[in-house]
Amino acid sequence: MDKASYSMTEVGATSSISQNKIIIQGGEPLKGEVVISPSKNAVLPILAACLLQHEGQTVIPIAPNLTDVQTMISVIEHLGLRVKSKPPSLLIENAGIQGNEPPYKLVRKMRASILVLAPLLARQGRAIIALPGGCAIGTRPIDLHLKGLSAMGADLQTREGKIEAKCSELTGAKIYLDFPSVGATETLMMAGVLARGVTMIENAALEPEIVNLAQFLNAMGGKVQGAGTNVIRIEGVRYLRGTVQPIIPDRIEAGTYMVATAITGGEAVLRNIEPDHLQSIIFKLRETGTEVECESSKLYVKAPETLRPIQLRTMPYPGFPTDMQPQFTALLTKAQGTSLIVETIFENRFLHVNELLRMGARIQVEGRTAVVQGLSRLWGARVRATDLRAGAALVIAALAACGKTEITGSDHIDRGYENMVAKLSAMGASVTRR
Ligand SMILES: CC(=O)N[C@H]1[C@@H](OP(=O)(O)OP(=O)(O)OC[C@H]2O[C@@H](n3ccc(=O)[nH]c3=O)[C@H](O)[C@@H]2O)O[C@H](CO)[C@@H](O)[C@@H]1O
Ligand SMILES: C=C(OP(=O)(O)O)C(=O)O
Repeated sequence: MDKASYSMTEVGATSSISQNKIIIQGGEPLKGEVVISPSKNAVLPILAACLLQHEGQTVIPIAPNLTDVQTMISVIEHLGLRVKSKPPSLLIENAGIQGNEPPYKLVRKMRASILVLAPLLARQGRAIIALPGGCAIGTRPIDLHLKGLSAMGADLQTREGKIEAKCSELTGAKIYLDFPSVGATETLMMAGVLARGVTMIENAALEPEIVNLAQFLNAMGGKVQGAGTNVIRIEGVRYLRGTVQPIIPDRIEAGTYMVATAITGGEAVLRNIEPDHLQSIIFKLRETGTEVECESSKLYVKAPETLRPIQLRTMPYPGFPTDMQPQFTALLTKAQGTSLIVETIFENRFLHVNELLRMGARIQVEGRTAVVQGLSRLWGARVRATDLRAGAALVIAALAACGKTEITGSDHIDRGYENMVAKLSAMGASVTRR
């Protein structure tokens, strides 16, 4: 991956983040190349896990410049860590944690802030953190994080919207997760790595971001086995040191550009991808007739003459990711027939549908199922991104729509897409920010 290109994108991203509206003139097929950024969902827990290291510096050679990453950096800085260089290359020094309560103004911005709870408990024996609460896509409780920590000896009280956690020492335990929660698996891995004895997480999440976190914990001196399978075994150690940790490519960003290419009748090459992580997305895209070929870290995608309708069900990894459901909903409005989408992970993740309807889509939602009638003639409209992937779906629909679309709430998009306007423009789209 070309490091220089990230320095350029950083400048672009920083200047565009303050502008809140994305304007797209639809109808241009996406052509050319796009470099996929490192994964948001991998770098966030790794930054939180820097709280665990007793000495030394951690280097993340390339991190994405996203508002969520900036928020997590602010959280760990507030807790005493020094982040000595900013994206794309991060150098994090832990010369001692200060305090145990990240400020609410940061925590409320991002659900992933909850990931500092376990490291604070492990290192400080005490943590106070505001409940991340519900957000647009569902209620998103954290009961599995808390049940696991409690089994490891933490005393947890919820008062006035805050979790107050303390322990004299975390001890290893056998924990069965009722659902393979990504966040709960990450919390318990971070708790287990410095706990006394052995922690077993059963029905653990299998996501590639879990494996990336395990690589980091092990490179720091931890003993984590089985990440990427549904049983993770962690033998507690007493001491962790800084290291160098590469971040995996963002599979959801890659999927988003694949779908954007398919809906616009385009043809593109994605660089810096990990094909293994994209299998379900590639499989479902091929079912629509889209051509997809991979060659090591490069992926070629070509839109078909006509898109075929498909059936889709979101599932934990390696199933089809919920974070790609809104983008596929947009894509399937253009298929030649009726598609069925079932969202099984979040109970309220069809908020993009109302906005797509304003653009001419024909979609009916009944509970967790959306019926998408194809061959819609999409037209430009004023629409609002209600969350990150809803925003991505609107961008995708706008690229294929007739006329101009104005998307407000683009700060949601900046949480997870590095320099999206510049990347799409370089592929021939007519996109600006205002
Ligand atoms: C920063 C990050 O990595 N975010 C990802 C992570 O979120 P996150 O880690 O929050 O997602 P989880 O896997 O924990 O959540 C999945 C489901 O489990 C439920 N649940 C979760 C925890 C808990 O204690 N109790 C409980 O009931 C949630 O409400 C949801 O219905 O995985 C999601 C599912 O792939 C992705 O959509 C998010 O992009
Ligand atoms: C839901 C997402 O992120 P988060 O868990 O940070 O809200 C996402 O990345 O689509």
